[in-house]
Amino acid sequence: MKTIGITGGIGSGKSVVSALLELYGIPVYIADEESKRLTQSSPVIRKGLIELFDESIYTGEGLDKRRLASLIFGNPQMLKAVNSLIHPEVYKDYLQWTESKNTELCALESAILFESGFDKLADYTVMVYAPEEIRIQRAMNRDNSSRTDVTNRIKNQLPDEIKRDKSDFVILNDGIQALIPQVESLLKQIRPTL
Ligand SMILES: CC(C)(COP(=O)(O)OP(=O)(O)OC[C@H]1O[C@@H](n2cnc3c(N)ncnc32)[C@H](O)[C@@H]1O)[C@@H](O)C(=O)NCCC(=O)NCCS
Ligand SMILES: Nc1ncnc2c1ncn2[C@@H]1O[C@H](COP(=O)(O)OP(=O)(O)OP(=O)(O)O)[C@@H](O)[C@H]1O
Repeated sequence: MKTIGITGGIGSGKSVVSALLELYGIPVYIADEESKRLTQSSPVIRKGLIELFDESIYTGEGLDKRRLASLIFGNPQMLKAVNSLIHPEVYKDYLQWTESKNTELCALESAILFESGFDKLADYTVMVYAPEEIRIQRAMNRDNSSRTDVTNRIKNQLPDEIKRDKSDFVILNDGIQALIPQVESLLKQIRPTL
């Protein structure tokens, strides 16, 4: 099975590209979503987060995501500790997921594909790119968050130029260029029989 790694900074439009890939029959593992599920279900993550912070990091409704975000995105050491706890569990979960899929081609979406080392699981890497100001506006609107919340996350992600250099393909999602032809072109290059 071949894997497409999809990355791009916050608000670039990875989820939109992933939804298109799904429409072409390509299963996509969305690391953000699965890591959220694992923060609820994995005893290893729960224990680790409680040790790093305290019991109140979990409330009756599950992980206090807003609080965790406020504790890690301005504190590189704490972010590193949380990443080191969560990413190995996501990695294991991803391997199980691929085993359950009987497909020639799948995709792995992560904003921090290169930062986390998950790019090593990918045969092809694709960056979804949009100019930073557009990304900030999209993320603020989508999450009802402040500019500072969004830029604090951007500061903890690889700069766009580096992501672009590391990626095999770039999809431009600036709201002007149409996405479907770009996704089709990508798939034609990866899967010429499409
Ligand atoms: C801190 C948490 C609870 C905040 O949850 P929230 O619902 O606000 O954000 P969500 O998970 O949907 O992420 C939104 C975006 O934030 C950015 N982001 C999230 N985690 C990280 C990270 N570790 N490093 C840099 N950017 C990140 C990404 O662009 C992501 O798409 C959550 O982001 C988290 O648990 N992050 C650590 C785990 C992780 O690295 N997840 C990313 C993929 S494995
Ligand atoms: N071309 C576009 N035109 C208008 N809105 C868009 C476009 N692409 C994405 N959006 C919107 O911008 C927001 C961010 O897009 P999306 O959630 O796909 O980003 P993402 O890269 O997955 O972000 P994150 O890293 O935060 O998960 C969403 O609300 C989405 O609907």
